[in-house]
Amino acid sequence: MSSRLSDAELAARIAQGAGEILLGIRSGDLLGGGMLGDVGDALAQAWISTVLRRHRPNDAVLSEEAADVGDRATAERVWIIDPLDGTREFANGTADWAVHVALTENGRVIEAAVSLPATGELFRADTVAETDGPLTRRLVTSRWGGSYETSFVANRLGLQMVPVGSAGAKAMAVVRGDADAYVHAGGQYEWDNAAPVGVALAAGLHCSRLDGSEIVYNNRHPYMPDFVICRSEIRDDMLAALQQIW
Ligand SMILES: Nc1ncnc2c1ncn2[C@@H]1O[C@H](COP(=O)(O)O)[C@@H](OP(=O)(O)O)[C@H]1O
Ligand SMILES: [Mg+2]
Repeated sequence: MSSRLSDAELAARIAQGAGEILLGIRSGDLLGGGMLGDVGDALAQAWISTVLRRHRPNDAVLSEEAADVGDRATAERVWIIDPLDGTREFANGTADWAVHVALTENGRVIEAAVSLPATGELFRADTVAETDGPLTRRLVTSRWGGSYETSFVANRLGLQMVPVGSAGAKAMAVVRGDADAYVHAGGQYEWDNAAPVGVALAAGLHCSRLDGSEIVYNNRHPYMPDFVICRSEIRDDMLAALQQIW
């Protein structure tokens, strides 16, 4: 039963299905605010963990909303999940929130799916188109205050800062071609960026830590505080700017 679905198909169906659950939770204006965020996190997590237990009982799982499944230190295959990224935006009623599903092997993302349920979009690493088209001169940042590093590179490269909620929604804005870069410093966890980075890499974008090194996942402590996702056309200028301050 479990072997019939490929990893890529399973990741995509989980991102899609959890998104539908989250849309249901938001429908009808029956809940609001923090209550909406809390129930969204909990119900999406419950469904995803049950699906993974049924379809991939031997894999380890790292999720924002639950204790680890399996022993991540020895597991080769580890799913890294954020059942609801952009919880505050979800609760506030905007469209910039996402479901992140990544499968990692030896620290590298090998399959990934990011759904943006409120816009009906599903991005899959196995099918995503290469990002091309004209540069936009835009850089996406948090709605809740960017970092010094973000402002510095925006200024240095002449990019307009555009606030967007959720790491997944920001990364998919670059994948879609609506922005040229997403630069983050100052804290995040692996579940916030593993699936977005997996999709962005598959779309041919540059993804690295701010020092230019490769992003490696499934660390003992799942803190992944800094990274850049950008168009390859501005990669060299971006890394040169970051080198001045990082
Ligand atoms: N300094 C920080 N430390 C820890 N997590 C952070 C962070 N800045 C952003 N994040 C997390 O990254 C995601 C995107 O944030 P933002 O939209 O502000 O860029 C959010 O995930 P969650 O919504 O899953 O909690 C947020 O909690
Ligand atoms: Mg998150």
